[in-house]
Amino acid sequence: MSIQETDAKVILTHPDNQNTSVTILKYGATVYSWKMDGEEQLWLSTGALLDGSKPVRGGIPLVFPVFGKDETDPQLSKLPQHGLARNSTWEFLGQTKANPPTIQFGLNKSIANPEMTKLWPEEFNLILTIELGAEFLKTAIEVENPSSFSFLKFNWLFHTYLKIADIEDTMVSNLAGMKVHDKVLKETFIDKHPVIQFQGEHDVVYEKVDDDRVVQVVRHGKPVHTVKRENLQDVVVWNPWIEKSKGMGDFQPKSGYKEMVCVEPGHVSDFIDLAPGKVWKAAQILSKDALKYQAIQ
Ligand SMILES: O=P(O)(O)OC[C@H]1O[C@H](O)[C@H](O)[C@@H](O)[C@@H]1O
Repeated sequence: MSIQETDAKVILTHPDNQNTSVTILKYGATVYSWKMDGEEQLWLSTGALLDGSKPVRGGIPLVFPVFGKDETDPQLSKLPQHGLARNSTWEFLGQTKANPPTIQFGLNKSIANPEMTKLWPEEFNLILTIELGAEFLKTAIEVENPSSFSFLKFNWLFHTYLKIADIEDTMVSNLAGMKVHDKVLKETFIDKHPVIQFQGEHDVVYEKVDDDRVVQVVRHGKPVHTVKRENLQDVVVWNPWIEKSKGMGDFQPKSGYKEMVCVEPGHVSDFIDLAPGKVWKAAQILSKDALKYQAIQ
């Protein structure tokens, strides 16, 4: 059987390689482990709670309908940081394809966390599709606006925690020349650094990055992770470093910041305004595809 389902989670195993698998917690439809030929690709805090009492610290939490803490929209600003998708238990919809094995999860207002739908009363239908390739993991989202009269205003983001060996000799490439919003400096500017290196807390939104710019996490000249995007215009790169990690109770061990970097494809620098009856689609594809040199502006 390539699918194992329990009350809390679903494990999908690749039919051609028992050591390639993905594990998804129904709470948040959070991918919290992805092993490629036995090697874990995602970072998960050893203090992460997997009992549905809080969002998972690690893996791929889903951010919807708002990224961060909104302070402008009268409805969205009532929601907690990063919205309600990561704090709601999704429905497992089953398998849609045998090879590469593909499964789906769904969330809508009637089953989402009631504490949150009280705060943000919009109707929505989400379908998350997870496709486990022999050498990639694709997570795709469809957001449907079921209303016949009102627009649905939202952000989407895959908050992907990538596992790395050592942040100090890891670089993130192909984001040079982008307009950025630096959440630590609270400034917006053009980032001219040819690559991103880490010497402290890094919390930057790279805005309106063409989908054909493939973001890569590189160590010693080799691609450790390759992140492709479909219809996701922004990329957030985050490492909390020492002080910020100390302030997060579920971030363990405290030295864990050395072994993770978040590369988060999303649509967060402005809101999507989805017309009644319409569907918006986007995806991220994680792999270790060969290094691809791209023009630097
Ligand atoms: O602690 P959380 O709510 O999970 O947020 C974790 C992080 O998410 C994103 O990367 C944001 O850019 C950061 O500002 C935030 O600290």
